[in-house]
Amino acid sequence: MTIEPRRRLRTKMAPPPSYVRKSLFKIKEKAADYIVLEKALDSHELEELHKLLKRKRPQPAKMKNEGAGESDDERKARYADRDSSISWFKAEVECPLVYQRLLCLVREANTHWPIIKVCKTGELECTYEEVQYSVYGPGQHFNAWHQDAFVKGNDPEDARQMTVVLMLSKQSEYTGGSFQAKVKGPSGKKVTRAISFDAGDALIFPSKRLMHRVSVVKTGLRKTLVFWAWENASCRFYTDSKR
Ligand SMILES: O=C(O)CCC(=O)C(=O)O
Ligand SMILES: [Fe+2]
Repeated sequence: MTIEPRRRLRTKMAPPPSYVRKSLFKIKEKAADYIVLEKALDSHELEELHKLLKRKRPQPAKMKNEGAGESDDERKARYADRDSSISWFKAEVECPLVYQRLLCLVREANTHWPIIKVCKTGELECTYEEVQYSVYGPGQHFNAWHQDAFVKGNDPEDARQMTVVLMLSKQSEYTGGSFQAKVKGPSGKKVTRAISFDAGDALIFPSKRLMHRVSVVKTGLRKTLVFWAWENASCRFYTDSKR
């Protein structure tokens, strides 16, 4: 009689990918003040998102805090140099998968720039703005050089700490519409750099650091989701005791 050799039992489960891989996303480009993560959404997830966004009716973007008495006038003036259509939506409710992905992206970015406080559970101590869906058609732009938040700003959105721009359009779907940022050049002086990112890629940066703009779209449609993590403690609007 032959005795069957005992099958070796696998005693250890393979750890889930998040523990194996140092980063959940592949870094496409990294600079001092921004990072591009490749394929934050895959093509199937993008398709699902496009289906949802088709039902949105983006409206002309308004200046920040239009009409609010104490907001930064200088910045309001600069923001006027913007011509795009936007709509805001609650991704948490309408598209939970994308929402979770956005939170992961913020967490990942916070390992590169530890700006937002991390609590004992590993969660970030921040809140999140609704997601801005932006559409730029031919002739449209966000030409104003701007920062999304200011360290000494007076407006509620100066609580923004991390910006995630998720590209929804393929590079072949539009011309122009280049995302440009001011970065330190070899001589130490600031120079303009065009950052290219394709559909599904995410460009992330500390909101109070990176000066950026979007040049005029020449042909086609350029669509993005923009998402901000807020930390009220980082903003005078919330911390100023006189309010
Ligand atoms: O659409 C983009 O690529 C960026 C838009 C932007 O800078 C903003 O909404 O603050
Ligand atoms: Fe911006």
